[in-house]
Amino acid sequence: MTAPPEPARAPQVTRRGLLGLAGAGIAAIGAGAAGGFATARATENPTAAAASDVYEFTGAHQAGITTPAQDRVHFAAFDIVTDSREELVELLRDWTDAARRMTRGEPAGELGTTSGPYDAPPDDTGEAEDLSASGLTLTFGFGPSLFTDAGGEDRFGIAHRKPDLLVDLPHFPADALEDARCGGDIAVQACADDPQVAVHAIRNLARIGFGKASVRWSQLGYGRTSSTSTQQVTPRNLFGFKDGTSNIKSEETQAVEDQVWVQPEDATSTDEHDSAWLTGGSYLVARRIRMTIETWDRSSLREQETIVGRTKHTGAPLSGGDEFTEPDFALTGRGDEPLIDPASHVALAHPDANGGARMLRRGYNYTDGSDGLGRLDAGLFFIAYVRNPATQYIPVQNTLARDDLMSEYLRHTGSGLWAVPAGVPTGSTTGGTDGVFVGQALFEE
Ligand SMILES: C=CC1=C(C)c2cc3[nH]c(cc4nc(cc5[nH]c(cc1n2)c(C)c5CCC(=O)O)C(CCC(=O)O)=C4C)c(C)c3C=C
Ligand SMILES: [Fe+2]
Repeated sequence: MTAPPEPARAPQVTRRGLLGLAGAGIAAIGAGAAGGFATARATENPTAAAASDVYEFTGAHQAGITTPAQDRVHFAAFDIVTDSREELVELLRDWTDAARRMTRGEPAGELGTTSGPYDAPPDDTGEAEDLSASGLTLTFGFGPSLFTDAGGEDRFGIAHRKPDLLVDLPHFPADALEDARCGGDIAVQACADDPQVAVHAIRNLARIGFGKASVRWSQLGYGRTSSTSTQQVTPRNLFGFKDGTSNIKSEETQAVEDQVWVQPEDATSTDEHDSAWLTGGSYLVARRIRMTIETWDRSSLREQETIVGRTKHTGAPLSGGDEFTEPDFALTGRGDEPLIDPASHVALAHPDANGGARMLRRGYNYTDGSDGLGRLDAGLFFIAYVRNPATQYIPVQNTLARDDLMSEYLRHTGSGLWAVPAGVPTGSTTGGTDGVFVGQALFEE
C-alpha cells in the first residue's frame, strides 16, 4: 500500500480579517471536525474559507494527538509559580479561552493587538496578526510535580488524584539528561503548519500566565517525523529514513482506543485515591534525542539500513516488500542470518517484541545550531501518546537503550511525562469566571 499524496490546503484568511467578523460564521467552525480540518463549505463568507485550516479546540479528546501531524511544533514545559489552587484554576480558564481563540485564528484575547486601551499592554502580541490559524492545535498535559512538588508538598490539594502511572520516568541506560530540559508542572504542545503561529501561541500563553506560570524549558521542532493519518506521506528524520510508517494512524480506530485513550477501567476510584478524571485522556512522553549526525554520515548505507532494519530509499523492511509490508523477522538470507538484524531499531521496537504494545508517535526534527566543536546540535524531539506508559513506553525504551544498534548514535538530553486530560466538551463556553477549562474534572470533587 502506498499512502496517497497529502491533500491540498484550501485558501486561508488571516486573524486580522477575522476580528471584524467575530461571531458571524465562526461559531460554525468545528461542527463535524472530528480529527480533521473543520468542514466549512466554500462560500462567499471568508470565515468559511478560514475554517479550512482550523482544528476545533473542543471535542471528546484534545486536538493535537490524532489530528494529522502538522509541520512544526513549539513545545513548552511550564512551572506553576503560585501555591494558590484558585490562581491555578484561573490560569487554566484563561489558557483555555486563549487556546480556543488562537486555534480559530483569532487573537489570544478579546481586544486583540490594537483595540485595547492605549496605556495597557495589548491583549495579543501581534506577530500572528496577518497569519491564518495554520492548523494550530494546543494540547495540555499535567506533570507529576503538579500533584506533589519536589519537597513533597500537595500545593493544590490534588495529590490524591494523581494517577499511579504518572511518575517521573526512570533513568534509562546511557541517559544524558540535562535538568534544564526535563519535567515541568504543565506541558503545552503547540503544533501548526507555520512556525510563527506555534511560537506566537506559546508566547501568548506565557504572557497570560505571568505571575502564575513560567516557562521551564521549551523546544522548537520542524519537519514532522511521523504520520498520524493514512492521508499523510511518511516524512523523513535527520538520519534520512522514512519515520512513522508503522505508527498508529487515526483511521485505526480500535488501536487508538486500545493504545492511546485512557479507558474508564484504568482508573482507581476510592475516597482516598481517584484518577477517573483522566478517562478519555492519554499520557504524553517527550524525549529530546540528540543524533550524532556527523558520525552517522560517515557510516555506510549497509550499516545504516542494518541499524534501522528498513531500506533508506523506500522504507521497506529488509525482509522485503514495500514500505507498508509487515516485517518478517524470521526470514533468513545468506548464511542463515535473519534479513532483519534482531538488534535493529525496528526489530526491537516492533509490537511483536513488546507484548503487542504500540504508541502514537508525533515527534519532530530539531536543529538548535551547532555546538562549540562544529557539530550540529540536532536530532529528534520524540513525542509519543500512550494509554499506559508503564507497559507501552518504559519497557520499550529500556530495551532500545540497552540493545538497539541505533543507540550508539543517540543521546537523550531531555525528558518528561505528562497526563493529558480529555477534551473540553464541544459546545461549552470558555472564558470568564465560570467558563469550562481544560482538565476541569481534576478539580471537581
Ligand atoms: C521508546 C520509543 C522510541 C524511541 C525513543 C525512538 C527513537 C527513534 N526512532 C528513530 C527512527 C525510526 N523509528 C522507527 C520505528 C519505530 N520506533 C519506535 C519507537 C521509538 N523510536 C517504534 C515503536 C517504531 C515502530 C516499530 C514497528 O512497529 O515496526 C523507524 C521505522 C519506520 C516507522 O515505522 O516509523 C525509524 C526510521 C530515530 C531516528 C529515533 C531517535 C532519534
Ligand atoms: Fe523509532
